[in-house]
Amino acid sequence: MVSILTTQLLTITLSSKKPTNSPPRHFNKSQQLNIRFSFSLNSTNRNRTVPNSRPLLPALIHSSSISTQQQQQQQQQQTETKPNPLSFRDICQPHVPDHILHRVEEVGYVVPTDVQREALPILFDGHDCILHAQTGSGKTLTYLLLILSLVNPQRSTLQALIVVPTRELGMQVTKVARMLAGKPELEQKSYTVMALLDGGMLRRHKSWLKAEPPKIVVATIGCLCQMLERNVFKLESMRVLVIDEVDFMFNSSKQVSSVRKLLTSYSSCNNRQTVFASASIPQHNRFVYDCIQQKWTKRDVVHVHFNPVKPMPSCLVHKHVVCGKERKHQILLSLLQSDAPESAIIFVNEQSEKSKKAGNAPSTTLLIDFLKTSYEGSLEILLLEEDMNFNSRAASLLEIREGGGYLLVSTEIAARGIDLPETTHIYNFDVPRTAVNYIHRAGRTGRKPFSDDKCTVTNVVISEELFVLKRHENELMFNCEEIFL
Ligand SMILES: Nc1ncnc2c1ncn2[C@@H]1O[C@H](COP(=O)(O)OP(=O)(O)OP(=O)(O)O)[C@@H](O)[C@H]1O
Repeated sequence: MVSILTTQLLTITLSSKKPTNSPPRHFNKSQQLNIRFSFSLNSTNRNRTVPNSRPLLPALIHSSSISTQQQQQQQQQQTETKPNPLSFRDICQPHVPDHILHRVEEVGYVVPTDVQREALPILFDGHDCILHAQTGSGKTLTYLLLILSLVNPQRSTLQALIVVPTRELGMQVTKVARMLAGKPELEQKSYTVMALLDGGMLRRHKSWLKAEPPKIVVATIGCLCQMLERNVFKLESMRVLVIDEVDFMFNSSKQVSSVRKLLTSYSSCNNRQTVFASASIPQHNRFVYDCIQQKWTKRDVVHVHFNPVKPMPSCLVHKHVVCGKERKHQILLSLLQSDAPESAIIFVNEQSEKSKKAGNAPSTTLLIDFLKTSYEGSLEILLLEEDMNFNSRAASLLEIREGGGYLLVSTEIAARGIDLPETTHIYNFDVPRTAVNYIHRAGRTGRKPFSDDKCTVTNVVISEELFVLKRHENELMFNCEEIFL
């Protein structure tokens, strides 16, 4: 019963920006919700907004009792006496083995991002965590370092599982995990990482799993459930479960019931740690509450929430062009000519069922055909969409990653988690249907954490849909400048 729970709910709301004079409405609202949750969930600690087992980053916890002026003064003092930034080594020792830290540095990760700096100590402390931070803020490395701190390569059992929504994201996470794990020294056992993804060869994976279980598995939920149903591996020995792009998984009618089932099974494991990650968690207070109620996380789960007021990176510049439907292709072409992107992703909305039934060609096909005949620049034109077979999807991504500039035409499939840091421009050929989609599409650019470069998101809008863009602007609190061609 809710009234007898002594749950400790900790929400850390962090902003990398100095607070403004009048805190935005959204932020206050989120604070109020946190207070209400503490009241209803914590009968013994009624007056504590941020009940916690030990004081975590006290200056950064936004408490309702600190005035904005005080916050500004505190922040100014911190800036004035700011020591050298902490390195990964400072934060990760002694949790992460030395050879992994060496690898992290070799790959080029020296200074942690904000989310890494704040979340890693919490994770190393054994807390379950909801990593809720902007796109490109380094959530992947955060949870991978936790995993590499906990997995014991000497034990021949599955110890960590990362669940992702798409094959493409799974391949990317697997690559980073393998890169960090490195090759084992002679005589040493390795941190084997298996990708168990849609479109893979399940039979081969099954034999591998039986012969020598990998320590870390990156999986899409469909494949994972098949393996669990066939008892090919068990969850008992697991130390960490990560659900990446968690809001997407919970919002997907195809995936949600399997994810819930997995979380429920995992909740009975001893010695477990759970991490949820995403740049967007709508109704996050409700989500945290559900996690605790359903026992998907422990009671002292920490919601690390970065930049709640500014859900998109500040290096993004947003623009829009209003035009008639029949001029959209031509407008896009003019934009490509004037912007001369190094590489770009052009997002197109998925074809509606009605349009499919009417036998219309998908917008992606029409756009690709148009670009192939009209675009005279040097960028390679590529397509990535759900309806393609897995081999063609892999081929597109491979071509992108092999270097050279690209113009990738894609539906929502490329919007989640895909990390292509060389993308300088995003074009929304169709306005995203939801604000959440806007966040993730826009977040495919501006993915170099310590770079000052500005990246552009341009929306091609027909006048009837301008209100949708305005709605996203209000909800996400950004300014989208109108340009005229
Ligand atoms: N500490 C760091 N120093 C330099 N680069 C980093 C660091 N951490 C992450 N990166 C790089 O930043 C980029 C974005 O990281 P990552 O993919 O983890 O972001 P994310 O928060 O998971 O984004 P999304 O929400 O879009 O999935 C990657 O190219 C990654 O290699």
